[in-house]
Amino acid sequence: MTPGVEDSCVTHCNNNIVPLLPRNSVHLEFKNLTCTISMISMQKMGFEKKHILKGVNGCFKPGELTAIMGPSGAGKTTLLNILAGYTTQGAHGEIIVNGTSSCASKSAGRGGARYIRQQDDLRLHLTVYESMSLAAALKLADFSSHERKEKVYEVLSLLGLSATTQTVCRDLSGGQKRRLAVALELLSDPSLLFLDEPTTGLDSAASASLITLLSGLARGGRTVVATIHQPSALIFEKIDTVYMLSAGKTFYSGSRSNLIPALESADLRCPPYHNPSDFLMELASGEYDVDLEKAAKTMERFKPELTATQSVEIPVISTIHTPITLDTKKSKEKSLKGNAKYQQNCSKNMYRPSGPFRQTWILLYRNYLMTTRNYSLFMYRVAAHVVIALIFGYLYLGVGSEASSVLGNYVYLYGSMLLVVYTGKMSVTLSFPLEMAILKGEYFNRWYSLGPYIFSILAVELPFQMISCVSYVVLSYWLTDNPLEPNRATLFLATVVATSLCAQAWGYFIGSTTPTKIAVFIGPVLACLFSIFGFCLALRDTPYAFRWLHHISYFRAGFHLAVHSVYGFNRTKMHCSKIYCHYITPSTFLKEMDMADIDVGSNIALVLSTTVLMHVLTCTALWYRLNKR
Ligand SMILES: Nc1ncnc2c1ncn2[C@@H]1O[C@H](COP(=O)(O)OP(=O)(O)OP(=O)(O)O)[C@@H](O)[C@H]1O
Repeated sequence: MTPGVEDSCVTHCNNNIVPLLPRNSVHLEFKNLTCTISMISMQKMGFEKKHILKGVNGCFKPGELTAIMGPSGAGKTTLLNILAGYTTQGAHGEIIVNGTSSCASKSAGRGGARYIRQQDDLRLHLTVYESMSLAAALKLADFSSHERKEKVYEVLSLLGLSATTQTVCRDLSGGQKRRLAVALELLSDPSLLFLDEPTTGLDSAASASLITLLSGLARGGRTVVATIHQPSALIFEKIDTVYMLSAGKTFYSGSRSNLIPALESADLRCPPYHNPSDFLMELASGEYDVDLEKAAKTMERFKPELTATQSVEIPVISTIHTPITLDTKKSKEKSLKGNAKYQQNCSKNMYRPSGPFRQTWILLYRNYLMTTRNYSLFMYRVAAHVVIALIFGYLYLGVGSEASSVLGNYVYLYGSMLLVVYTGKMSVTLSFPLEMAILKGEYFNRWYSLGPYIFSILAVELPFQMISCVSYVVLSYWLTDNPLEPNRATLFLATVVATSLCAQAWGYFIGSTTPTKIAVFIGPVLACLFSIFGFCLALRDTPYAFRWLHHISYFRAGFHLAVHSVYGFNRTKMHCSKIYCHYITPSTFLKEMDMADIDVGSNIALVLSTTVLMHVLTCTALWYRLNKR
C-alpha cells in the first residue's frame, strides 16, 4: 500500500469512519499475452484466424494510473478484457497477480478486480443515493446501516456527486454517470480497477475531472488501468504510466515522464509544442516512416537515469485535489506503524457481500422501486389487455351461450390464447437482452449471485403478467357470455394465465440466449409454429413427422384446455336462436374438432412442466453466459 494511505486509514478508523482505502495492493504483470480469434471469412469460404494481441508484455503497479493507448483496433479493449478476466476467449499467456501466476485463458483470481465498461451500466430509474445505498447493502454485509450510509456519502463526496444524491440517474450528465459508475464499484474499495474508455463522450473539462479523480484513486494505493483513445495534453499530464499498443503489439510501456527521453533514444523527436501523446499516437498509427518494431525494442532497452533524491507525491485520499509531498523514508516508517494499527482496528472482513436471502430481499426492493418509478409501463400493459378485452367483447358479444355462434366463440378462444401468449412472450423477449448488459456488469463485479437475481425478476414479472391476463379474461369472458359456472370459469382463467406464463418462460429463454435482433423474430416464429397445432391442424391431419410438435406444443395444450373448459365436462344443450344449430350439443362440436377425448391432466402437466423446464433452461443458459469468459 502506498505510504501515507495508512495514515489516512487509521485516522478514519480511529474516528469510527469507515476507511475508503483498498486492503491489498495489486501488482499486475503479464507476459507473452496473445489473443487469436477464429472467424468465418466469406472471401476464403472458411475459417480465418485473427491475431488481435501478438505477445504483449507489461506490468501495472499499485499507486499508479496506467493508460492503455493506441489507434482504433489496436487491441486496447481486448487487452483490458483479458487482464480483468471479463472475456478470455482466444487468450494465451501468463498473468501474474502479486507473484501468483495464472493462465490468461482463466478468468479466476485477478486480485478482486472491478471492471467499469464503456457503457454506463446504471439503473436509470433510481436516484443516485438509492443506487449507492442498494449497492452498499448488497456489497457490504458486515457494515451497520449507519456505517453504510457514511460510506455512501464518503464515496459520493470523493467523486464530487454529493449535490446529486436525489437526482434520478437518467437525468445525470454523461460525466456524472461515469463518476457514479466508478462510485458504485468504489464502495467495496477494490485494489484493482479497470475502466474501458472512461472519457469517451465527455467534454474536455469532464474528461480532465474524471482522470484527476482516477489519478487520486490510484494515489490511494489502487492499481487503476484505463483505456484512453487519445488523451489531451491536460489529461496526459495526469497519467503515470503509458502502455501504447500498435496493431496488437507493445509500442511503448513505461512512465509518462520517461516517454520523451525513451522516444529520443530511438531517434524519434517530438516536435516542439506538440502534445507527446498525439506524437505517440501518430507514430503508432504509422503516420511517420518509422520502423515501429525496431523503435519499440530500442525504447524497451532504454533505462532512465535516476535522480539522487527521490520523493513521491501523494495526495491525501479525502482531499485528492491537493497533493502533499512526503519524504519516502519517513512515510515508510509511518506506513509500517499505520499498517499495524489499521489491521488491529479494521480486522473484520469488511467487504463480504450479503447472503442469498438478503440479496433477494434487496433486489426485490430495488425492482419494486424501479417499477414504481416506471409504472407507466405496467399501466400500458394492463390497459392494452383491457382495451383488447373490450374490442373482443364487442366483436364476439354473447357468442359463448349461443349454439349458432359456436365457431365465433371458438375464434374468440383462439384469439385470447394468441393474445396472452404474445404479450407474455414478447414483453420479456425484447426487454431481457437489454437487461443482460447491466446484469453482466453487476454479476462480474460480484454484486450478487444468479439465484437471487432471477427470483427478484420473476417476483415482479409474474404478477404483472397475471394481473394483465386476469383483467383481460374477466372482462372478455363476461362480455362474450361464456358459462359462469365456477369450475368452468376458474379452469378457463387458470389455463389462460398458465399458458401466458409458459410463453413468458419461453420469452426469458429466447431473450437470455439470443441477441435482440434475432429474438424479435425467433419469438413470434416459435409462437406461430406452436399455435397452428390444435386450432388450424388436428392431430389426425398432421403428418407423422410433425406430430411430436403437436404433442409438445404448450399452446395447443392451453387451447385444448380452454375449449374444454367452455364446451367439455358434459355441458348441456345450448340455446339455439336459429331454425337449425349444428353444434347445439357441445360434445358434437368437441368431436368434430378432435377434442372430445383430451386428457385434461396431461395437458395441465404439459403447460406447467414446459414452464418449469424453460425457467431451468434459462437459469442454465444465463449461468453459462455469465461465467463463460
Ligand atoms: N470477438 C471478436 N471477434 C472478431 N474480431 C474481434 C473480436 N474482438 C475484437 N476483434 C477485433 O480485434 C481488433 C481489436 O479490437 P479492440 O476492441 O480490442 O480494439 P480497440 O483498440 O479497443 O479499438 P477501439 O479504440 O476502436 O475501441 C479489432 O479489429 C476488432 O474488430
